[in-house]
Amino acid sequence: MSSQDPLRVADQRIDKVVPLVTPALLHHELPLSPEMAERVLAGRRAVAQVLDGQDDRLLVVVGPCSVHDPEAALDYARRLSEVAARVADDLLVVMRVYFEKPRSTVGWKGLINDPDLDGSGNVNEGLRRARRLLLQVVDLGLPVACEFLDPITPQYIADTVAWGAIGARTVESQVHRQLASGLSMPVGMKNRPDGSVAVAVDALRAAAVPHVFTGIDMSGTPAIQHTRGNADCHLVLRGGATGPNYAETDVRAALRLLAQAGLPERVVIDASHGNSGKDHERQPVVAEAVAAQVAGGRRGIVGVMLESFLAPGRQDVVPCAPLVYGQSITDACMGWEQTVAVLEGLASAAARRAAVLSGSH
Ligand SMILES: O=C[C@H](O)[C@H](O)COP(=O)(O)O
Ligand SMILES: C=C(OP(=O)(O)O)C(=O)O
Repeated sequence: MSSQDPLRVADQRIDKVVPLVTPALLHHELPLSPEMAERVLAGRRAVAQVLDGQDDRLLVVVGPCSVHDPEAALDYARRLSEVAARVADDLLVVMRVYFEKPRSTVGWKGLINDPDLDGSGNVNEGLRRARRLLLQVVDLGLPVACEFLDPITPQYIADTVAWGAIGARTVESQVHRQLASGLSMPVGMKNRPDGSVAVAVDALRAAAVPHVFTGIDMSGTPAIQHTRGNADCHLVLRGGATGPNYAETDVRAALRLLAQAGLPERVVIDASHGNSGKDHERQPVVAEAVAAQVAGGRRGIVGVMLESFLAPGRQDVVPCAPLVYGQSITDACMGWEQTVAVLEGLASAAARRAAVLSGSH
């Protein structure tokens, strides 16, 4: 039946259907070696220990807002792995390797959705490029962070991920809460864009318990997933329409909400997004304010998120015009030199807190 057929009732607004590679095929083409699997598991364990306070380091989720050029992202990962090793006594550094971008209205939706940056939507190639880069980053010894947006994407890449995010725009979605309840890694859940922390706390409660939902299995076959619940979900304060929420009073209020809900009192603070007003020059200011709280002994701050790339700022994609190497095409990021300085500041703050809490200062 053609799309012009007057009796056609289905797919009236679908232009084209393209077969999708199966998760099993992609894993076969780009396998996670046993050594890499060990690293991913060790990364997840390390994150969970920081969240639980068994490890007194500070988790730092740092990297580009989005990956659009895997070569530049790998270049960044090589540099970050050196700094991460240098500050490893005080910081657990996890690299943001984000391939899925939730948009407020419309815009580029990330490398998986549109790897050629031209709206052609070559998802098969996007998944391939994403998985290849993830394996390379894991191979460098860096734990990886991803936001999960599309509910079937995790089957293709989640085996490489040590820290997952549910973003501000999807934190109220049942689909994403169910997904988080079955993900194998700790998952940070952001406050809503309007600033609501209570909705994120609801998300943590929802994701902590078992769910049944529909998805696909590794062969790509529709499957009913029965989850166990994810006890490693935690709150990420990212600010919002009502302003930033990284100040001591905001942190105290968030910890109180968590305690009232019977959840562990721990937060990660995002120095970007609503906390920086998307101004990358503000991120170091936010990070410094958070570092001061950490250095003062605030236990509940378990981590910090930073948006950072090789070149500072952001750029628009202009058809046929070259892109600046290592500069974000989504949110503005701190440049590399600035990032190193911020990481060093956070490392000193974490060391100071460890000394304060052990009574050896
Ligand atoms: O982190 C990236 C962006 O903040 C997020 O994808 C929303 O961007 P937008 O408001 O420009 O669509
Ligand atoms: C989209 C992101 O953040 P938020 O959900 O806080 O806007 C992000 O961290 O890339």
